[in-house]
Amino acid sequence: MNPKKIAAEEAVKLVEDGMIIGLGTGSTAYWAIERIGQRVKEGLRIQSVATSKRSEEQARRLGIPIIPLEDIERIDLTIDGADEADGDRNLIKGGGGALLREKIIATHSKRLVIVADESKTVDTLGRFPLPVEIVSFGANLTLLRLTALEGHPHIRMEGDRPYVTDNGNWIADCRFEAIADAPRLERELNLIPGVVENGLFIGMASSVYVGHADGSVTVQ
Ligand SMILES: O=C(CO)[C@H](O)[C@H](O)COP(=O)(O)O
Repeated sequence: MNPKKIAAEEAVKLVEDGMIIGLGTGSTAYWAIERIGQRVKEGLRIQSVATSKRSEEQARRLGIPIIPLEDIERIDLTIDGADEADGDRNLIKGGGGALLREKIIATHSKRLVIVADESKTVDTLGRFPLPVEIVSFGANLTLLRLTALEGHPHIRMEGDRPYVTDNGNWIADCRFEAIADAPRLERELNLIPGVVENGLFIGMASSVYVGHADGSVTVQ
């Protein structure tokens, strides 16, 4: 049993005819998209928006209708993964580099359902390096501000070059270790010129589906 797959497949039971679905990014959201694709082949009628080019390509390959964001006014349900989820369903996201599009889609979704294996559940957010999307212009100065917040930032690399997001930006992975006041940190980060968005998703998730090695799924 793959805990990511069973959590994702359980969450996809929430998808109904006529919905506009936000498609997440990552190895757990992958299974949700696969299952949605199967259901579309069986006759499910939905439309979708994707949080990354990778997920959009997967959806197109499976025949899931994708619509441009400009053409929609609502998203009914988004199913996405997370890097950490605490007991209040606050999250760290962006390990896969898609945090900006994920946050935009999540903000406009009536429901954000997170799918994860149990390794993602934590008491306090922060052990997973917090991804912060920054513009490349003046990145060294932006890193100084992140350092002043004790973020110990490192530019994410792909080989010998900075990793570039779908939006053409860079990611600074920050080690805060334990984030005592996540709402405050989220605000402080986004006040830094050069920071586009950060991977703290506070008060956004409606539920977290956690898959376990024994094949069970619990919902928080
Ligand atoms: O936020 C994300 C991508 O930006 C992912 O949802 C997060 O990294 C979890 O990924 P995975 O399901 O592969 O563990």
